[in-house]
Amino acid sequence: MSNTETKQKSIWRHLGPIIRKYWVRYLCGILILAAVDISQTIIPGITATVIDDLSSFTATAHTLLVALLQISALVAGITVGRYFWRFLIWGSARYLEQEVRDNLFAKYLELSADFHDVHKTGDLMALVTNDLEAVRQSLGDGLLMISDFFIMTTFTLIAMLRFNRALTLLALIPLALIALIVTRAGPLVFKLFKRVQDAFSALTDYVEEAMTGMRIIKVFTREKDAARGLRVKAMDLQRRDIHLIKIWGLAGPLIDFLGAISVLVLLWYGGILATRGTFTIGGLVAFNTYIGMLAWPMTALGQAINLFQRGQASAARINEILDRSSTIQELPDAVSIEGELRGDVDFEHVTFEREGHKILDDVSFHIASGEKIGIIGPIGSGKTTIVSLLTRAYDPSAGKVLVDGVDVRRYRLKDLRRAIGVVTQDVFLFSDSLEENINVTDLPVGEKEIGEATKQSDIYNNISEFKDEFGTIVGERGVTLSGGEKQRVTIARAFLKKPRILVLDDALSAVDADTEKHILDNIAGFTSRPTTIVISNRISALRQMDRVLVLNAGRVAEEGTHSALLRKHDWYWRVFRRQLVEHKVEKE
Ligand SMILES: Nc1ncnc2c1ncn2[C@@H]1O[C@H](COP(=O)(O)OP(=O)(O)OP(=O)(O)O)[C@@H](O)[C@H]1O
Repeated sequence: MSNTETKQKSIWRHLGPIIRKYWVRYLCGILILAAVDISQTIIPGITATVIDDLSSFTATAHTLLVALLQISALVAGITVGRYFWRFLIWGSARYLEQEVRDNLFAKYLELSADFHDVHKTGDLMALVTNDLEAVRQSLGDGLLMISDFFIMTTFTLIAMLRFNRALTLLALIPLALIALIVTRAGPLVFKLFKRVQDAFSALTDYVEEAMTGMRIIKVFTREKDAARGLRVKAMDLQRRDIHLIKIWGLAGPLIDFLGAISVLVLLWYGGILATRGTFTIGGLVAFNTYIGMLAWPMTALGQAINLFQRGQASAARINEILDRSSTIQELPDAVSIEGELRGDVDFEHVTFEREGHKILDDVSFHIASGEKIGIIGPIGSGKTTIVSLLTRAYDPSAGKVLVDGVDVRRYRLKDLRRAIGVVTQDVFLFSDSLEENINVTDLPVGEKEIGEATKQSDIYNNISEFKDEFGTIVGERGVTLSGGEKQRVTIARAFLKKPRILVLDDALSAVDADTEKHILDNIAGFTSRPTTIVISNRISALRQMDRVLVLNAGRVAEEGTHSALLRKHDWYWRVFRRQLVEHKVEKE
């Protein structure tokens, strides 16, 4: 979707339906807010009458008691009302925030690999945190302030006009100037505030990266550089913060000054009127209170405009993501995989292009059900891309990928991915127990199956040695596993799925040759005999396969059994010879 198209669409397209769900709560909140504001404007009127009655000696115990009861009832009503409008307006904004967050996260889960390839994690995190907070504030505090501005200003002005028109207009001039300053300074403050936030994000990104790479920093003795880098970011943040404080620091006292001018105008002109007997002392006191009450809506207007601008910018960013749809789509008449697949895999003239570069170029091969295939090739030759196309992380630019003779695009995505077990190159464990890390399937599996899968992946004994066994927490909050242990945990995760097609993508690189052999023997012994694809650059693993494909620059360069490939005296043979020499040197 083009940017212009996105801009033309309403900013409310995703928020609108959610806001509509809470409109009754919002409306009740605003009505209560109006009642509170009106009650507040009544109190100075009552106080004025009491003061005037007292100064003219017409007050009685009865009139004082009535005034006291009236004020008490209003104050009690205001207190209860304030609780409810806060609950209703802020509460609705929280519900709304939660729903948008759920939708955004669901979108992240739905969008395909090409989306995640180009979007930085930090940016996606900012959307569900900072941007969402800005939207919530605009629909909570922003809405509240704008309602308060209109309601409070209208009713306070009505009350003031009832006392004295000329004095109201005079006192309003400085207050109108406050509104002008705040609305003018608002966008500047917003811009400066955003600059501060950007610098803050850069600083936190820096700290996060330094913490993640702490071992590298220490090993390469880069501590001084790391500290200097932090100082640069921190100084930038400080400079921007000071700039903001200078502007905001000027606006605050200026607003107070103009508020004070209003009071001076009141004392001067109100005083003249009072000496002439056309204005009462009570009126002067009430007016003073009204001026104080008006200062807040004037500043609230500026803040509300700020919040709405921020909210709008953030909503636009959120909408841009919510508008997207995954490039990997399931066909409306997608085929369910009933029962088990056989596990035949075919690549028919598959080409995969990215930015004009052919990552796979007219690749064709067949893997029979239950066959064990090895894939080897230089770095970047397209090995992992084969797995990505098989699991539909991406679709090919040309050609077909077939499983059991059916184009993978025809299967229901969930069914296809359930049938294929992949152990990826990048080992990833959640900060959770070992059991939760292994059992990530939605299938009903019990202790017995988990035990079996961990034995087959040669990690069972290690886990048994931990105090909490399968309940041991891994990651930041728990034990640190070695590279080989982590790999075997992820292998157990794939075994537990009992997949018909099993892919180990460089998944044995951190285990020793004996363990590697043991795991591969275990797979060969599976009663279900899955079709197995082992991507590795270690000949020791590949020689146990039925056949090996050699990829080079996105093409199948060689294909055959281990011994047939050695006889060809080509690239595979050279790698074999080199690894043999390395092995001998290691032994010596
Ligand atoms: N989605 C993508 N967008 C752009 N380039 C990509 C994408 N996927 C892979 N590539 C590029 O295609 C090439 C092949 O990548 P692939 O991961 O398949 O190689 P590989 O043979 O598995 O490499 P390695 O041995 O390092 O794991 C690389 O140069 C990679 O940068």
